[in-house]
Amino acid sequence: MKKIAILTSGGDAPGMNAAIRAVTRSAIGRGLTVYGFMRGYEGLLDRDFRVLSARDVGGIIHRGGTILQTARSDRFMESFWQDRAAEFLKEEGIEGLVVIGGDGSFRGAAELAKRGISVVGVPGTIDNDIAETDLTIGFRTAVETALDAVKRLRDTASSHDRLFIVEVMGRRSGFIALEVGVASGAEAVLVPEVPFSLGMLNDKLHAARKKGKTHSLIILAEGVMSAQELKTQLKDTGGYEARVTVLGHIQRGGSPCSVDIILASQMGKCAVDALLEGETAVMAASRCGKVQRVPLSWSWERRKLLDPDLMELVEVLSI
Ligand SMILES: Nc1ncnc2c1ncn2[C@@H]1O[C@H](COP(=O)(O)OP(=O)(O)O)[C@@H](O)[C@H]1O
Ligand SMILES: O=P(O)(O)OC[C@H]1O[C@](O)(COP(=O)(O)O)[C@@H](O)[C@@H]1O
Ligand SMILES: [Mg+2]
Repeated sequence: MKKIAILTSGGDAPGMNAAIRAVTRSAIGRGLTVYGFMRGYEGLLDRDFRVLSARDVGGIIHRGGTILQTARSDRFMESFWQDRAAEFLKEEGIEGLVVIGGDGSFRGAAELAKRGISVVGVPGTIDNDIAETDLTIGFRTAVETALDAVKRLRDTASSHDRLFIVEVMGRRSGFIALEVGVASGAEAVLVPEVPFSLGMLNDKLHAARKKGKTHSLIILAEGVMSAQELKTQLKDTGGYEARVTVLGHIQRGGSPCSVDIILASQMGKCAVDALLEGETAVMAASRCGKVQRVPLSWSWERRKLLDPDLMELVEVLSI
């Protein structure tokens, strides 16, 4: 193998740049030429790339976002365009591709693997919703960013005896909500994985008031409903006057924390090692503190579950 390519796809995540740096430098160090494609699969289809040198990836280890930019590509969902992408890579003599992204991006990568390109996935998404890896790049930073905001909200909530609803990201998964909820001492954490009960939430808030709690905090994952909708439901059923904060894309930005930088560096090198050892359709995964390779298909065939002990902790400690 002489040439490999790299792209970032799906939602950006802090630490993607550190992963780009790690892939590029470990590949150049092993004598490979590295092609960086812009805007995920869109750039691959538009043939928008640059050859990356070791210096091109200097000064980015601590920067959020992705220097290669990212996108969601509707075209790449079609087999016609997947064929075109694989043909182009072959024409250029690019035999290996590292895809940094989430489960959707990995499904796309698997299509290229079927067409004879060696692919390796590096899990990068703030959602942490990829099975068989304990962590995805960006999750730890996103939790810290959200927690920082929630700590500020707690100050003002306690000063005014208020109920606050904080909406965090997570359309299909509640990993951010759960960790932020535990770390901020929230009264309730609402996640897409657990059916929502307005009655139970009302009972809980009511019991908290009776026990002398003057302010309460609800951490809501966006996949359950919008914070505005929950505010309306709580007003209509319990008479609560909640204040609402939607953290939104703030959670995706900012400098990666040390855990994400180190994870990204390890996973980037792991991906290059895998390609050079002739592997394909594998993913770099963090398991019990060690980065190793697992089948790429596990990322969509298996489902990562929330830690029930953490869920219980919210209940036990929010009395
Ligand atoms: N089943 C699929 N087949 C081919 N490509 C896919 C598939 N699912 C997603 N992709 C590609 O990956 C891109 C990113 O996927 P998405 O689910 O939005 O983000 P993520 O990778 O973070 O989960 C999509 O815009 C599309 O181009
Ligand atoms: O920026 P967009 O396109 O609105 O997407 C928002 C979604 O992206 C995420 O931040 C990350 O999701 P992916 O990693 O699957 O792209 C989700 O938490 C959020 O629901
Ligand atoms: Mg996804």
